[in-house]
Amino acid sequence: MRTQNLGYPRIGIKRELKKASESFWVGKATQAELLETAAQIRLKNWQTQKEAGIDLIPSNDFSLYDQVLDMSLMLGAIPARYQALQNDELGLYFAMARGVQKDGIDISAMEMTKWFDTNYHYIVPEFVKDQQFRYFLKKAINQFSEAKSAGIVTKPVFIGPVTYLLSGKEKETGFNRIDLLDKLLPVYVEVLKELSVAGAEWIQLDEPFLVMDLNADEQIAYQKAYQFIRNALPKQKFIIATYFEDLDENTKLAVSLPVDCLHIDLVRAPQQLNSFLENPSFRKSDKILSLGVVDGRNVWKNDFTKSLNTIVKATKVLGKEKVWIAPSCSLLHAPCDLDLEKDEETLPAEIKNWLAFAKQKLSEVVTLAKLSDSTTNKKYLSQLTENQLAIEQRKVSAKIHKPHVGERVKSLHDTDFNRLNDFEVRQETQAKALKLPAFPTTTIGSFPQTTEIRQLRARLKKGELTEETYNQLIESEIEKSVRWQEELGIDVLVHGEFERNDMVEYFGEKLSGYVFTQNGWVQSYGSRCVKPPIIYGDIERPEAMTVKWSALAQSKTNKLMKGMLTGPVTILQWSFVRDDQPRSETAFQIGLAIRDEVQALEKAGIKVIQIDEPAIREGLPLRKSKWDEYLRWAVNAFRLSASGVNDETQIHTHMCYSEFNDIIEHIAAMDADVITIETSRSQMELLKAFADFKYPNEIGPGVYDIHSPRIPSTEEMVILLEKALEVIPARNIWVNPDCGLKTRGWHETDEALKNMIAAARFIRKSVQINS
Ligand SMILES: CN1c2c(nc(N)[nH]c2=O)NC[C@@H]1CNc1ccc(C(=O)N[C@@H](CCC(=O)N[C@@H](CCC(=O)N[C@@H](CCC(=O)O)C(=O)O)C(=O)O)C(=O)O)cc1
Ligand SMILES: N[C@@H](CCS)C(=O)O
Ligand SMILES: [Zn+2]
Repeated sequence: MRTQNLGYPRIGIKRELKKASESFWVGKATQAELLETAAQIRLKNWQTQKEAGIDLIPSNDFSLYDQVLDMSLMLGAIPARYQALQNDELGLYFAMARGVQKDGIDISAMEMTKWFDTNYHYIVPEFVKDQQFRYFLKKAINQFSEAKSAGIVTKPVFIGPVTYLLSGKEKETGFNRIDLLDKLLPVYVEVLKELSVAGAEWIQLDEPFLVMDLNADEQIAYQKAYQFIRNALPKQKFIIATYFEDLDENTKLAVSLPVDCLHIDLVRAPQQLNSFLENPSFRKSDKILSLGVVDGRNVWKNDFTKSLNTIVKATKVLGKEKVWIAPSCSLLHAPCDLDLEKDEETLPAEIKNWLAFAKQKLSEVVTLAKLSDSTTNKKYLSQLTENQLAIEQRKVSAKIHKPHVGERVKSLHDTDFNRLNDFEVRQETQAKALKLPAFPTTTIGSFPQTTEIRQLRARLKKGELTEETYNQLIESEIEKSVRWQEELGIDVLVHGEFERNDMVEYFGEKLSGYVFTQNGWVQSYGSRCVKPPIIYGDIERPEAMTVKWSALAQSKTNKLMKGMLTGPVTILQWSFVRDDQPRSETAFQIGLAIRDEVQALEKAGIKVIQIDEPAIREGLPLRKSKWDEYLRWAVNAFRLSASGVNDETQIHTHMCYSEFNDIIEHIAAMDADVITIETSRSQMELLKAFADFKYPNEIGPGVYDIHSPRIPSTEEMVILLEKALEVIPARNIWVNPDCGLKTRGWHETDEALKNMIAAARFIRKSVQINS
């Protein structure tokens, strides 16, 4: 039985790509050095997959920044504002990703958004009415040849044409991006032909949009696209890869497409196997079914017994020749290698034995194939026994269940989910208590996480600093940032989150029921990575998590200091979550822990508390039919965390990378007194949903993009605020950046915030508020 892999993490096992890219961007490394690091990572990845015994190894899954951006460059979909940079391929590439502001050039970056329901962000393709495509970036053929020279004939991987178009955005009115298909397909064919001629036996086209609700035009686009490709390359073998959900009513469409293999995600949607096995056209065809049985989105060891049952079921109907084994999706979303984890304190051996990262998942795929084959299975029986033991041990481990935690969730009442009074009453009470000016200014929480700060934590970990010295140094950073914010004239201060490695991992470390890794990095966007903590058991808050720092920061100023927490849905969404109970149950356990923290902050004198929920939107099921159920528990988990305080205490929430149109009533149902959102990259477009809904509570529409080093001018922020004023009552508007400033340097942060304060002052003077 054949095995395939859909994609492999490209950051390098020690985040080599991150380090090389960041050095290149600041001029500390040459282009040649960056490209050499990238080539080494690719080679190592291919070798790792070969050594694991994977039959079809992907290429073109590597990217210096983002695979969707690579597609835009490959297809020549380069927005007009970058035309002047076309002679410097790498300069152009990073300008599109990050914006550029140097030597008199000032060009904004392209928008970034979440890849389906993952914590991975891609660069959104931009389309205009008269969009032209041409074969521009030759990365796929170059990397195919590179692997071939290393002795590996790979399977080039692309985002399929329909998913590519649907992932993008129209930048002008008067057309639908799906109508660009006719112009796009010839360029796809040109690329695919080149790879075919170069010797690619199989080519993978990722079409995750096939698991989404598709309208008639989109369904027709699928038929048209794949017929066009088939006509142009009659002999080439193609795989269409789907993942993250059930194909459901699109199964018939997918089966009808003239390709040679369909990959389906049987972790997210195990039930869809039957739809294929019972589909007469599929059974009659020569198409291969690639079974995505090994979870590419989580870290739990595969349950071999369960997977083997699935494989046997499929082979009984289709025969072994027509069944392949694979991870459920690209392994981009998994950490690289569990073998790097050596610290028993943060990851005890018992729990480590329940886990598998990308490298281990490759072995799982291969072992499942060997176990499914009567000629090889005997050699692998001991691995099956070992696996069964680990799965059984996890099920019965005393580490997982704390009955009183479950009891507390069960005994919750309606009152636990509601503030004492409605927003209108609270708004008046808070206006009197907080005495804020019109258009109050604030920031989203984090300030630059400089190398110096990160090194302090690294030295603390290594024992080179005592906890006492570390705490003193963090305190002095807080002190400095408080003085600086006072000088800038910010109204609601933050402590800067200097003590946090990450807004989720930090809370994971403080809560029980979690374990952590030392090297379990996963790419979030570009060079930025996260190390999601792992929820293995019931969650509890053994002690206060943030009160010490917030109270200390408040003690250093007479201005308002905002307490800063991450909300239950975001903590859940950005952790690797236990798969032995519903996610909603885990969300409520976290909700209770955060509620306790919110109450403790209030008791310590913190009057404004922000509970970040940037991942609410990302957690939305891909199928609309499942939205209501999710939104009910997600909104309730937030309300549970936020509702235990008095009316005077102002609860903020913050969201970035979210489209709000279709969930606005649920955002309103969260009932935060203030919501700060990311809106600047879309030029306040996202605010429209709030305006149309007549969103009643206060809003801080981000006035500048924090993902780019460019410093926004006062004028451009005034323009954005004026746009906001057209649709939101002046009394409800806050002034703040799009998101936290942890990724920025101090110089640009200082300049940008000065300009932001000037913009707020200008607006205050020019607008009369009628309350
Ligand atoms: C808001 N965002 C977040 C998301 N998901 C999260 N889990 N967290 C988020 O904040 N999803 C959506 C967005 C994505 N945005 C970002 C933004 C920034 C980062 C980021 O900066 N990541 C850092 C890693 C952060 C971290 O864990 N830092 C640790 C360890 C730091 C480290 O590398 N230490 C060095 C030693 C020190 C040195 O020499 O520099 C080492 O271990 O080698 C810490 O601060 O202690 C990144 O560097 O990529 C991510 C997502
Ligand atoms: N409070 C966090 C929110 C990020 S989404 C920060 O400022 O980094
Ligand atoms: Zn944010």
